[in-house]
Amino acid sequence: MDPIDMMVTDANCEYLGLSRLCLMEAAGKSLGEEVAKIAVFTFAKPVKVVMFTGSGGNGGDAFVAARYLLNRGYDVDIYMLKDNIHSNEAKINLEILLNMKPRLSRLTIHYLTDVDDFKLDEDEDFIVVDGILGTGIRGNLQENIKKAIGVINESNGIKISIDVPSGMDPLTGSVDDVAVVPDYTISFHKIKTGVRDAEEELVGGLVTADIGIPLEAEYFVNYGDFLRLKNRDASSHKGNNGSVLIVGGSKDYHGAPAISGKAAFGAGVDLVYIATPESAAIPVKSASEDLIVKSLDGDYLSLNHLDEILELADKVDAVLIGPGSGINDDTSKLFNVLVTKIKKPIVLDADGLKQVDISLIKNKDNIVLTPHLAEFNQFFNSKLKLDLDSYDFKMVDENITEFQLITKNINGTVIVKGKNDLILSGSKFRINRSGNAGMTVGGTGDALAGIVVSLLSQDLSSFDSACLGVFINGLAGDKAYEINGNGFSASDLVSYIGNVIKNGLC
Ligand SMILES: NC(=O)C1=CN([C@@H]2O[C@H](COP(=O)(O)OP(=O)(O)OC[C@H]3O[C@@H](n4cnc5c(N)ncnc54)[C@H](O)[C@@H]3O)[C@@H](O)[C@H]2O)[C@@H](O)CC1
Ligand SMILES: [K+]
Repeated sequence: MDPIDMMVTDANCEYLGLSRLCLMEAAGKSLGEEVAKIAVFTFAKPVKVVMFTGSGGNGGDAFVAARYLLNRGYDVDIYMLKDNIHSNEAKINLEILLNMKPRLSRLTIHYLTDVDDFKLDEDEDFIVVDGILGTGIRGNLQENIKKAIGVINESNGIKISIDVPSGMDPLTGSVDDVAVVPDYTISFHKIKTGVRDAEEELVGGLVTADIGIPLEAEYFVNYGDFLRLKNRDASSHKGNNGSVLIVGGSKDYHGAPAISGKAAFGAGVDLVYIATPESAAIPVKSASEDLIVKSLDGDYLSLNHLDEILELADKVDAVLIGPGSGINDDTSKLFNVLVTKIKKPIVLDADGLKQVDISLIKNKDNIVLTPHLAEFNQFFNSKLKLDLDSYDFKMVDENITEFQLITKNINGTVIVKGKNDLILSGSKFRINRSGNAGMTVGGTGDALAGIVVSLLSQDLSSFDSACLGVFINGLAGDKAYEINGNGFSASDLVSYIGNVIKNGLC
């Protein structure tokens, strides 16, 4: 599992009511059990356990495991490399150990903020637990931590790394400087990709410990998914945070591309270009002075506009095709060429979807389709029903499998919009539960397409953009409902997008 997916899942547990503190308790308990198993297997008796801890959750797991090991009759010596603990749950678990005074358990706690001249007492059999750094490692290792890693590696004890060997990149398995070389690595919930991909001698024997994270925490999109948004570089300039092109609008519809454009701004993009026929251009311009509108000859989009559109597509990071274009042969010809010529990430929405031949996008993996159920069935020539509102796991499972069987025929991502939205890509799927019945109002689909293309332009993958996009759209709809009841419009929803993202990031 990618470290970012793990962090998102951990955070999403909280929104099911499963706190980080509970997760750390489960992780520490499993760790204690695994350490005890290894001790019995290796030494046939309890031995001293020496723990090195850092300032994050990785150290917190060690603090919890200490309690379980003490209860099993082990001596535990903890060496804290940092006295300023950043993880709240680790702080709580350290406090528990510090509150054990007068101490009846065979526990010692040392602050080791200077590792120079430090030597482990190696007179007896012992186990060293590495709880210095896990999935939260960032940047270069601090000197003290490097030295501690050296002490661990030189020791004669059996070495056990918690979650990830400290110093190793949890995503790639690469080691830039130094890392603990353990005899065992004990990962929680799922093995991290870096640990999985690293050479065996760098990670030792692998154990995956279950910590009670339910499937739903992994598969429901929730506030933890905001962790996928990149921190904006304070010195970035115009265009660094994404630019998009929206190809849509017609004599009959000018609101749709404008709503998509404004939604894209709400979701953080820097620049929005709209390529639209001249009969829609003036109303689109007057909908917002922030949109850069390219007026194209005529009342409808057609192949005559191909070169101008491709030139614009070259300038941007992602392209949305479809909103408000209407359906006619000329527009259809244009769209079928655009989806093959444009190599940037694409969102294909509404009228776009209705006019593009599935065979042309089959092998494209950086495309997001945003159909509601009727559009889905038309596009894929199927007759499915989306039925995810049930406690009957068999029904839900069968329903998802039916959709997967069909969407696996293409490489892109598909959002099936419904009461609970289903997002599918290859064998992956997620479910979004935000949103409300007020969102049946016209234009909320255009808002969704605008949010998704905005996220694509900010370097999120197609699948992540689709999942987070549909969640944000639902949250903005929920905010609009909170203020206006069912009397909100898509423009009202769009006006709350920035706000729900800001609050979601807190
Ligand atoms: N709900 C959760 O988040 C859970 C987390 N768990 C554990 O928590 C770990 C992740 O916790 P955190 O996100 O707190 O991260 P870590 O415990 O990996 O460490 C991050 C801490 O180390 C510091 N740090 C980062 N890079 C450093 C460097 N190069 N040199 C020196 N110090 C550095 C940071 O300031 C931060 O305080 C997992 O690997 C796992 O062991 C488990 O308790 C299971 C549940
Ligand atoms: K570790």
